[in-house]
Amino acid sequence: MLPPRRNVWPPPPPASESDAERADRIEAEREAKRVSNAIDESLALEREQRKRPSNAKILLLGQAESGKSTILKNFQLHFAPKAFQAEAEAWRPVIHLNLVRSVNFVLGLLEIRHPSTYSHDQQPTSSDSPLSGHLRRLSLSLAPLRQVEESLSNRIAGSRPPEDISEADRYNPAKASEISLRSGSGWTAFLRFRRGSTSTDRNDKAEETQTRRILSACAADIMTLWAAPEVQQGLRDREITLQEQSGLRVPFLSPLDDILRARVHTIGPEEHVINMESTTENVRSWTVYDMGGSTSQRLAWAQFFDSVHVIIFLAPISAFNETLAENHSVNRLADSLKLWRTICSNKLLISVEFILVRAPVCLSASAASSNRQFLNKVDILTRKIQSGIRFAEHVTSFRNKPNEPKEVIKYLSDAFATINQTYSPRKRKMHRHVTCAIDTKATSVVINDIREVILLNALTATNIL
Ligand SMILES: Nc1nc2c(ncn2[C@@H]2O[C@H](COP(=O)(O)OP(=O)(O)OP(=O)(O)O)[C@@H](O)[C@H]2O)c(=O)[nH]1
Ligand SMILES: [Mg+2]
Repeated sequence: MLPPRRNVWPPPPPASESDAERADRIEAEREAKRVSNAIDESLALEREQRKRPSNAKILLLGQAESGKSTILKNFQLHFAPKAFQAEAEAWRPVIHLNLVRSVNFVLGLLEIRHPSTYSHDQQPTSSDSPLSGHLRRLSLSLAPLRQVEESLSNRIAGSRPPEDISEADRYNPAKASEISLRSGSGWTAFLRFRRGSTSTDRNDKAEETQTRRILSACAADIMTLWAAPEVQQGLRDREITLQEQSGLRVPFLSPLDDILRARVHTIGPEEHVINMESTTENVRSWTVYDMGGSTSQRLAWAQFFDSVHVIIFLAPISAFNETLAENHSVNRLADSLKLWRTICSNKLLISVEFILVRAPVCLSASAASSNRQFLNKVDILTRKIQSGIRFAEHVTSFRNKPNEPKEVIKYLSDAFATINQTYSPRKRKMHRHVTCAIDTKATSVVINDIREVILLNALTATNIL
């Protein structure tokens, strides 16, 4: 009887193997081993990746103009720079629109301050001196920009007007903070889609060339208008800091700066998936929900509360002397504090916390407990205080503390922390960052700091930890 056949790998060499056959066999065995090791490694990697969450969900909250969409741009630039650059071109019409709206706003301001210059029926009064010949000439030469604004608005927003406000209101200095373009969600995709259609593409290109031609012809005049003492004074009188508004600044910055400052008022919740371009990132993608922050938009927030890993709340601390665009009787800082209180005490967030808290980690990494707060627009706050605006005049409880940015930031930081302590249904850690969202370098330090917390929350929520 033959002994049972044993399967041995590699099989023993045949007895009559020549030297050349032996060399071939050893080489084949080496190659087979290399392939087998590669398969093992890739299986191990796959197992490891399966352990990691594929996605982290982040919710951006805060009042309108607090900087939510700007923080989102920072995330995109940081984690998906190639995709961000590919999108850059779609921002151009918005950048142009923000710029011309700002110029038109300044022209409107001059018109209101010097009515007798613009109306023959009006006699100059003691408070209304006629405009200097120099500024009158500038006003005339920049007049075509109103037409440019209209055509850009139509191009981006289609036939519907960008904002449902009257012409008079749009150029009313009281409305300065509303220099923005309202858009539906996914407007950059809409622009790309329009670019895909040949006839629209041709028209858009022709209009864009025309806009660029007009803007470059007006560039010197715009700069002169900006620098004019009457304009600077007019803005100062209304406590409008030039750099505060998306277009109200020395124009023609670098393309990245322009994109970060470009203003599109977010309407409704927008979902943005950021696929990490670096293979070393622990989470493969972030889904960021960028919410509209104006009062009427906030009703839509709650539906996202139970599925997010991290909430980032933005409070524009520079807005202490401003009122809401949608309600001029409400101070923006008071609104931000009230909103923060609502978030801290929200019942839906309690249930989120309850669900996520089951994860067995001592760092209770639930959505609610990982509230991150960005005290944003610190650059504007600093400029305002340094220009002599007294914080205590707007926030009386600040009393006679020194009117210095550092003191104001500390005061506000404490105020937000106290609300968290007082109104959160259970004790929760709050991470605070003082940011300037248009400073990508500084913001990337904050992003590096928060990415680990975001990973931890995503891991915990998926029960991996
Ligand atoms: N100077 C300065 N400007 C900022 C800062 N953060 C945001 N901005 C500008 O403020 C304007 C409003 O910012 P957005 O990010 O559009 O505000 P939002 O919170 O998304 O506003 P809504 O979509 O209306 O809710 C933009 O023009 C930004 O460029 C900041 O820290 N400093
Ligand atoms: Mg927004």
